[in-house]
Amino acid sequence: MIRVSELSKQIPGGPRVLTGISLDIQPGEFIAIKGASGSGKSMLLRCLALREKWSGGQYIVDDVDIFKRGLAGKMKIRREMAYMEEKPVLIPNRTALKNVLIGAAYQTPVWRRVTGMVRSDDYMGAMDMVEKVGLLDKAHQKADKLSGGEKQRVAIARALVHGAKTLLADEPVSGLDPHASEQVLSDLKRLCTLQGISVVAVLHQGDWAERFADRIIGLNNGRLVLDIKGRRMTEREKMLL
Ligand SMILES: Nc1ncnc2c1ncn2[C@@H]1O[C@H](COP(=O)(O)OP(=O)(O)OP(=O)(O)O)[C@@H](O)[C@H]1O
Repeated sequence: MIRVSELSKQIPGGPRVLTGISLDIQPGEFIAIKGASGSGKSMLLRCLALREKWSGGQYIVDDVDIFKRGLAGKMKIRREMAYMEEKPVLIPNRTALKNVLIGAAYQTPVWRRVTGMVRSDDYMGAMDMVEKVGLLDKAHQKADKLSGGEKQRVAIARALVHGAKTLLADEPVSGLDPHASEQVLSDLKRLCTLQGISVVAVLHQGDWAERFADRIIGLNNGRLVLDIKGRRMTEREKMLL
């Protein structure tokens, strides 16, 4: 389980963009983050991924106090939390499978990367992830020939291939049509249900959060103002954001 207590983020010489965020994330939970533009959604994900330095707060992952463990704490987050930026970039002239294998590359010795030789375990792991996002039939298709939704699903597989337990996804369906959005979110939901992966995703547009998330949290001006079960939001709740 992940426990965040009183997370705050102050931009050096600038504004305070997150204030007193406390949040638990359970295994297999799909949490959607909603909030107006500039409310701190991306910053929250980046702080959870330790891509931004925290100004204050406590971060406990599986009973490990991350900031008390120094480098070992950071390595744990790197291993266990996959971060997917908005509009992830794939290598266009490489296959879907090769793009997923790149996600495993940091665990691969340099000589293997240089010679292009792939360990069979890495290959099998990447194939497995491609299957989990429903793209087995597209594994050998070049990335530039994939649809927007398929590219996004390759990016999810790439983010998770090294065994992360949590996926932090910044607007994973931005720019996708409704059909592709539905496929991507169904994949994410399946990963939660069947693999026990936790997903924390910014889904601030439309009713995707209400349809797919187990839980919806809302930010307003860097503060957590809403934390409800995934369901249709009331007008009063929407007004809080
Ligand atoms: N490096 C920075 N320097 C100064 N301000 C920053 C920096 N990064 C983020 N901010 C500010 O922090 C606030 C939160 O930004 P963030 O990107 O998290 O918002 P958001 O909710 O994801 O918005 P959007 O929906 O538009 O993507 C914004 O006011 C933004 O201008």
